[in-house]
Amino acid sequence: MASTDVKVIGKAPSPLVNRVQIALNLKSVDYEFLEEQMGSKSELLLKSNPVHKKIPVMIHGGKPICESLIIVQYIDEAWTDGPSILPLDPYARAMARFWAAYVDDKFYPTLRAFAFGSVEGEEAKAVAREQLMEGIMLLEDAFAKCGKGKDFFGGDTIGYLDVAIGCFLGWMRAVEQMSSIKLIDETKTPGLFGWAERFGSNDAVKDVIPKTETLVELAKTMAPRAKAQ
Ligand SMILES: N[C@@H](CCC(=O)N[C@@H](CS)C(=O)NCC(=O)O)C(=O)O
Repeated sequence: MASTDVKVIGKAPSPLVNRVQIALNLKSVDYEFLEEQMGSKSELLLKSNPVHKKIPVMIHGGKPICESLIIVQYIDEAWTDGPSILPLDPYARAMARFWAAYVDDKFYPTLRAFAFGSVEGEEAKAVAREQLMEGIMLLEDAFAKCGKGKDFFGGDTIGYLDVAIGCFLGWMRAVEQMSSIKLIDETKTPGLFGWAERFGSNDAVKDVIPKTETLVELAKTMAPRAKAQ
């Protein structure tokens, strides 16, 4: 049963909303999902996130928390009885935060632009494709360094960086399907390839990440709007 104490304002196809849902699932915290409508913002969203007016917002005990990575850190600190999401070692924590910031600042904007067709012209597309591949190769390297040969970036279990990067898996697959790019590949990125399989099939994740076909359809409807912005 959904807890009335925890609410998540979001939209099911949003990877940043999925990030929060995965973190709550990892901690086995029930929540109520308050679905925002396409093309409009609810009063509750505007009141809860007056600065950015963006999803996700998590409301815990009536208090709103904004920004997906901050919400994940809050979840880790508020429910200490579940498995730890952030690494305990300070250096590993710093590295996990560094890569999560990289993904949000650099990787996601390019992936998003690609998915919504706002990269126009062959030259711009080639540059964006190169940026995406560079990002993926950096993440392959980060997986080797952070995961140290284990199953996840977080080691034996899913951690902060797994959640931060893994929430984009559905959109990465959608971009692969819509273009000629192969982002995660058994030969070029063997670490990420195995990781993606393990992460995507985890109980905390598998029902959260939207189906690739759903995202491809959504991308087609969003593309004209993205171009108009
Ligand atoms: N840095 C924010 C970004 C949130 C964000 O960009 N949310 C998107 C959905 S994925 C949104 O609300 N877009 C609607 C808008 O920009 O008005 C986070 O990590 O939570």
